[in-house]
Amino acid sequence: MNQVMQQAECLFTLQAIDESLEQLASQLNQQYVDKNPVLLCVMNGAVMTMGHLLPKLQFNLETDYIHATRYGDKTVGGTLDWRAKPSIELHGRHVLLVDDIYDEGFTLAALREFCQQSGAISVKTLVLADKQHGNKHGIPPEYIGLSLPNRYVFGFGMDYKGYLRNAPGIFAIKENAS
Ligand SMILES: O=P(O)(O)OC[C@H]1O[C@H](OP(=O)(O)OP(=O)(O)O)[C@H](O)[C@@H]1O
Ligand code: HPA
Repeated sequence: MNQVMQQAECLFTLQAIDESLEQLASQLNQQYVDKNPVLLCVMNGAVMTMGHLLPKLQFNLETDYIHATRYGDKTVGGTLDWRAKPSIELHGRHVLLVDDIYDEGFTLAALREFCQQSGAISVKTLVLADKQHGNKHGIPPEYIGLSLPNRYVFGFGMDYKGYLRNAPGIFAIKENAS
């Protein structure tokens, strides 16, 4: 892991991420006034995005988490494995799913469907980063912070084989490592 970190390329610094979250927060601060939404943190990757976004939000909200994973400790996605459903009642609520990355889109598509089936009034999704490629599924996130190249990334909550979620920024692994 030390070698992966040393050879990685920093794509976004903590400061750049913070600036992006400020912009997302200012959109949310206009759009969620008086809506009393539930913000769902998509575990585990979104923990940093959620944690840094929350103090920038100025409207009444509740938080909970939802956990479904399709990568596990791998760098290629598989079938979605449900781990935890929210305990807050979503029926009649505005729901905002907060995730770290929109890659192929299967995870957010399934989570969006779950929230809709649970009777949410509205379901929107926010991602810190969108990976640029042509293999996307589901409705694109309504709120997107950063644009990423089509490379495996880690840091700011995102893992490489279960590690490096604590890396201070968003980093791309060296091209021929996997
Ligand atoms: O758009 P997709 O191709 O579906 O991929 C995006 C999802 O993959 C990652 O989760 P992961 O399954 O790695 O679990 P983790 O959050 O615990 O790392 C990430 O946090 C997103 O939720
Ligand atoms: O590039 C990625 N990095 C970390 N987690 C991910 N989940 C989907 N794509 C990625």
